[in-house]
Amino acid sequence: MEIRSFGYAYDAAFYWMLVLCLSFGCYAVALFVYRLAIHPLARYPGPVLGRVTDWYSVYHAVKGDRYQDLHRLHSIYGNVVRFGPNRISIADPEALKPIYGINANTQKSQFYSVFKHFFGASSTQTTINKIDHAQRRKVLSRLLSEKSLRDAENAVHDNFTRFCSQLGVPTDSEILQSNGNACSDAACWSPPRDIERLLSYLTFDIMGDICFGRNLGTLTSDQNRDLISILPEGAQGLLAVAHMPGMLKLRLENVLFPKLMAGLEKYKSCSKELTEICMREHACAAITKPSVMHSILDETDGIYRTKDGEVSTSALVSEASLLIVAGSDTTSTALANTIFHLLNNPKTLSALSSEIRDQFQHVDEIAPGKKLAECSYLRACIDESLRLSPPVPSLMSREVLPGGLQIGGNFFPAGTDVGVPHYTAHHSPSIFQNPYKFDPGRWRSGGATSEGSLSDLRSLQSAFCAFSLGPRDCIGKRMAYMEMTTILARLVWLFEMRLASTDYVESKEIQGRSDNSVHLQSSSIDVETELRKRDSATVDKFVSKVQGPWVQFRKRPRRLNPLDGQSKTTKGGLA
Ligand code: HEM
Repeated sequence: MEIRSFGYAYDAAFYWMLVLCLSFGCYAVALFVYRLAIHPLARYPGPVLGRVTDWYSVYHAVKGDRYQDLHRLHSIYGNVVRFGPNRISIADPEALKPIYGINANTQKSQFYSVFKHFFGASSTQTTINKIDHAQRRKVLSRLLSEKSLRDAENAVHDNFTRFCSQLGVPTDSEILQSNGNACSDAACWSPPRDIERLLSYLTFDIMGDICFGRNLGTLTSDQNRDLISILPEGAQGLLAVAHMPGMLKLRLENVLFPKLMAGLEKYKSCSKELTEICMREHACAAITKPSVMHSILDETDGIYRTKDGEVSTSALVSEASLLIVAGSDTTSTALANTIFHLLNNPKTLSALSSEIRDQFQHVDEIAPGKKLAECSYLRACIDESLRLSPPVPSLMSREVLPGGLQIGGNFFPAGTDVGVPHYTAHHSPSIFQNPYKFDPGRWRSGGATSEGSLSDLRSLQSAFCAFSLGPRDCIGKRMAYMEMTTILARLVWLFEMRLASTDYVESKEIQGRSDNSVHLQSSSIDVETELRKRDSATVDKFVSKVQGPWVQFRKRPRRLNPLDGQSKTTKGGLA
């Protein structure tokens, strides 16, 4: 009897399971049919999986190829692609203003709300409500203004000196010792360096100084270096979950992406630790170096305070987490990419070196100001690199507000997430001639491209979105240009650079090696192939990350007397 009653229990459980599965199956089929055939965005093309579920985006966020995938989708489906049930990507740079401009009928997408879930409060970047955001932005813009720029200038100079000492460029006496007397070519060059890694240390230490009043010392010690790879993992974790916040309710994120979530935990604890140090220093008036965070603590109005007027730790931690990555990873990626492009285009590098070396008599003169601003080729090289390899390469989602959004012949109803992927906009063939070519000439006013045709500067500028645009564009843009122009000009003034041979790039032990017998990479570099290789190796962690290039440095050739009216640089001995 007992056995039979068990049997009945099993049967009942089985039937219930069957009913559940069938109901779920029917629900899923109905949902898929709705999303593919009846949904208001049903007429827009895109991958089937993307049109029916956001797991498509989660997959690409975890894989780290979000921007490459969007670029591929546009090449298959055209300018407007539906890549999520409610998500539209538009490749046409003409859509930038209607989506991101000051009068756009959009707000930041709910995508950004996951940040609050993990950090307990929104940061300036992730605040969705327009009025709240305007208030926060006003404060942060003020704090990142002239005074911070001056502090940043000092931080750049101090850390740049430490950065140079990490390059391993042989000194005159080391060269002489290794050679007897003359300077053989091999002995003059430093061991190969992963420039992306070293620049990450540099910009991370600069941001530590500016934002938290403390040098994180990654240039000189191993202690905090793990943060350089952990923070982007955390940002990638946020990116993955943001596409499907529903998974947070089921706590699936830790099961599905344990590594990214561990990165996110460390990202949070690092932001918390830095914030708490600043809070302690502020509380006992023991501030050794003023910083953006300390100034935030001075703010007495409501943004960073609770209803009782107390400082809100979670509001500060979330702002700290934004500042740590917003200004460091982006700038180091931009600089590493610029060096990659310059080394693959030796004539451009040579033209840039001439501009910088002719403009400045001494490296210490290279500082923000009129003389540096006059180096228009320097700025053009940086802008061209930001175009070709934008550090934030993907799509910044905006939610369409009630009333909808008309872009060209397309209408998007309220609630749709829309955006223009930066990488794709920057490679638009209708605006950028030879879009895969590194051609800084196109950015000079009235300048000619390398093909000799005049570039239409205004249309290029209106398609340029590396810093986004409108009321949610990058607040740190001026600071970023200040850092990038100063660092690049100093590097080019002080050193000659060359790409290390591929054998070295493939060697894991490369960093510690003092062997200088390195050969120049083949002179017949296929620039576009190198670029495509770098693009496909790039991982989109909101900010893009890619190793290298591996670069060797040597001191620049000695200058002739600048008054002799001849060329001011010469080959041969070292300065
Ligand atoms: C080459 C360097 C940089 C690039 C390419 C860059 C790019 C961007 C982009 C694309 C956004 C918009 C993000 C979005 O819509 O979600 C942004 C926002 C932001 N960036 Fe940057 N950034 C750079 C450097 C910096 C620096 C040095 C700082 C200084 C701390 C900074 C601080 C910020 C802040 C606070 C925001 C949020 C602004 C807001 O939502 O109102 N960035 N950045």
